[in-house]
Amino acid sequence: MRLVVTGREGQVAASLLEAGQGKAGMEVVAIGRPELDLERPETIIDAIAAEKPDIVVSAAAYTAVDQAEDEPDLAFAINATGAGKVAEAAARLGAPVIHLSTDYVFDGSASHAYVETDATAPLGVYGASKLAGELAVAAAGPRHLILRTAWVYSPFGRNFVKTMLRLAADRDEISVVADQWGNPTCALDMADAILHAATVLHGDKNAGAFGTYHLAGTGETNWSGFARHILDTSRACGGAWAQVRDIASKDYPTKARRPANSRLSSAKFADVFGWSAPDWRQSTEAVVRRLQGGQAPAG
Ligand SMILES: NC(=O)C1=CN([C@@H]2O[C@H](COP(=O)(O)OP(=O)(O)OC[C@H]3O[C@@H](n4cnc5c(N)ncnc54)[C@H](O)[C@@H]3O)[C@@H](O)[C@H]2O)C=CC1
Repeated sequence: MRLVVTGREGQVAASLLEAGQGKAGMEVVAIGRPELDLERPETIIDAIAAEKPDIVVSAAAYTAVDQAEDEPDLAFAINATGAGKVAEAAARLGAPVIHLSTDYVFDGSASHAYVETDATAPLGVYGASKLAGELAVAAAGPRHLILRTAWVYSPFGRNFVKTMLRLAADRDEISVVADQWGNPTCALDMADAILHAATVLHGDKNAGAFGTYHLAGTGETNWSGFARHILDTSRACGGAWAQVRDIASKDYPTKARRPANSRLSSAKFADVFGWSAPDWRQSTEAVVRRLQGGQAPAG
């Protein structure tokens, strides 16, 4: 099976490239700018068709959550129009599309872990643009999987784990918000889940598995709990450590508001695809160890 993923250096794309290596019967190819530029819809159909995908993974996105508040047109062009065009390209080729979306489609006011049927209500431009992207992907054809994930980290690109390790190298204490809850999700685990789902979809002649799913790490924490686990692991393997001080979101103002509750229930994905992520602590430890061991590419 030939899986074509958008967004060459993105965390999920880089993880898919790695996960696909050496997997029998699986070939993963990544495409990105300039051949495929989601800001330029005219590039999308040809760039995807040229790669002859059996399945398309739509992972490229405008992910600068705060900057999106100042660039709503660009965020919507990439995350809504561009995403819809990627799904249209896949549909024209008869290939299913697996599109990545976000917990930020919710406002975080629920007291439970969000399920797929919960009402969406994005708090900011990024979430609104990703929600519009979901609608555009669904409108492009029925053979889609929309995977909402959250709090993604990996050895690649920019993410919270790398930020904490970098800050701990220079500081004794780091202030981290303790009133936003979620499920840290390792992109390498996401990649494993996506390859698994792709195999099911590729072989599945009935449309039963298509639709919207939540897919995040197992277990929950808040950002300061996540930070502590990263830094304690770092210290245990001889790396930098800093004290984590709990603060409230109101003491760490950001341009875009974040949901207080970002928890996603991944039960539907586990039921339908028979796959669930490892506990977030275990995957975090693996990534921190890998980063400390210097095996990861610079990001
Ligand atoms: N990082 C996170 O915490 C979360 C990410 N997601 C979603 O998961 C998906 C993957 O996220 P990450 O891998 O972390 O993102 P990332 O920010 O690491 O990578 C995004 C990729 O999109 C590419 N890109 C941006 N604009 C483009 C354009 N105009 N044309 C072509 N490519 C373009 C970038 O070059 C980059 O390779 C995205 O759809 C994101 O919205 C959802 C929830 C949380």
